[in-house]
Amino acid sequence: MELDDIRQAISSTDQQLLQLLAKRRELALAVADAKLSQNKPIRDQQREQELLVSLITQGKALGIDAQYVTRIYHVIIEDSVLQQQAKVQGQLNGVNGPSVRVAFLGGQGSYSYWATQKYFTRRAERIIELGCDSFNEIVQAVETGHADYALLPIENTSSGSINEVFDLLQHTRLSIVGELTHPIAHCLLGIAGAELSKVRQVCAHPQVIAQCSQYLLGLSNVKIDYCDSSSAAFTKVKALQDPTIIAIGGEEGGQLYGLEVLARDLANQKDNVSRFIVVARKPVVVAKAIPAKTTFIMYTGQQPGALVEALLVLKQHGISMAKLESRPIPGNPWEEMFYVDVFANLADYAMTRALEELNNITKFVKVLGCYPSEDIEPTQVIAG
Ligand SMILES: C=C(O[C@@H]1C=C(C(=O)O)C=C[C@H]1O)C(=O)O
Repeated sequence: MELDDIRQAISSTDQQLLQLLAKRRELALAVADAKLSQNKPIRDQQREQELLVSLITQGKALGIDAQYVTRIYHVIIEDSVLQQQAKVQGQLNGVNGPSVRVAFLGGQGSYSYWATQKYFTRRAERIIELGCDSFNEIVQAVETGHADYALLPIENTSSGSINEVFDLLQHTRLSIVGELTHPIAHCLLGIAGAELSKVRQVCAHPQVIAQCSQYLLGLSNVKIDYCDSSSAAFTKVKALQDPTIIAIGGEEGGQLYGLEVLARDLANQKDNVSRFIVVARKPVVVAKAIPAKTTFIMYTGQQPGALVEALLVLKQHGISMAKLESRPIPGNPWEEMFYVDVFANLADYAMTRALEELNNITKFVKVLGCYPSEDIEPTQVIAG
C-alpha cells in the first residue's frame, strides 16, 4: 500500500474511534438516568474494575499492552463520570442552558480560558467569554449580573494557595457551585527566531512567575515583566516582535498568538496542577448520587484550643477535611479567618449538625458553597 493510502485508512479508523467514543458518551448519559431512578451513585468503581480487567484481557489478545489500555480507559472513564455528574447537576438545579456567560482571567489562550472551556463545554452549547484583567473584576462581573459564572484559580501544586482569591471570597455574596483541576504546563514562548541565550525580558502573570521561580533563577540578566494574565503576556510579546522578549504560558495558548516554544516543563513541581472554583450568584444543591465538597469560613477567636475544638466537631461527625487555610482578617491585625473544605454534602445530616455546633462554639461561620467534587481518582486494577 502507498503512504497516502495507509494514511487515509488511519484517518478513517480515527474517525470511527471518535464516533465510537461519542456513542459511548451517549450510553453513559443514559446510564446516569437509570442510576438516578434506582437511587444509585454515579460512580461505580467495582464496575470500572471489572471493565478494566476484561479490557486488559481483550487487549492482550490483540497485542495491546495492559498499561496502554489502562491509561486510555482512565481518561475515558473520567470523562464519562464527569459528563454524568454535569448532566445530573444540571437537571437538579435547572441550570444547563443553551448559553452561559463566564468571566475569567485573561483572554483566549490563558490557562483560565482553557479551564473555562473544559468545565463549561459539558454544561452549555455556547460559552460567552468575558475575559477580565483581575480577579476582582471577575467577581464583580458576576455580582453585577454581567456574567452568570466566574472561574477563579484557588490553588496550585507549585505555588500553593492564591491569597487574593481567598480574600475576595471572604467578602463576596457569591457561592461556590463547582470546582475543577487543570494541568498547567509552563513553556517559554517567543516569536520566530527567538533564542534562549539572548532573552532579556520575561513577560508572565505573577502566579506563573511564582510557579517557575526555580527555573527563572537560572536565567541571568533577565527582567521580569508582570502581566495581568498569560494571554496579556502573549499579546505583548507578539506586538513587540522582539526576539529577546518572551512570555511564559501554555504551548496551545502561545500557538494562538503565533509564538514558538523555547523551553518546556518550567514549573517547580513536576505535577503542576491548578484547582479552579466556579462561583455564581445562587448556590446549588448537589445530588446525593455525586460526591460533594462543602467550603465554609469560620472565625474561632484566639482563646487556647479554639481551632482544635472546631476541628473536633468535624471529627465527631465523621467528616473528612480536604483543605484548611488561614487568612488575615482586614482591620483585625493577627486575627485569622479559617477556610475549610470538607468532603460532605451540605444536605447531609452530619454536616447540618456539625455546622450548628460550629455556630455555637465559634464567633462566625459562613458557608461559601456546596458543589460536586471533580476529583475522579482513577480506579486501579487488582491483578487477578
Ligand atoms: C457508565 C457508568 O458510570 C461510571 C462510568 C463507567 C464507564 O464509563 O464505564 C463505569 C462505571 C461508573 O463509574 C456505569 O456505571 O456503567
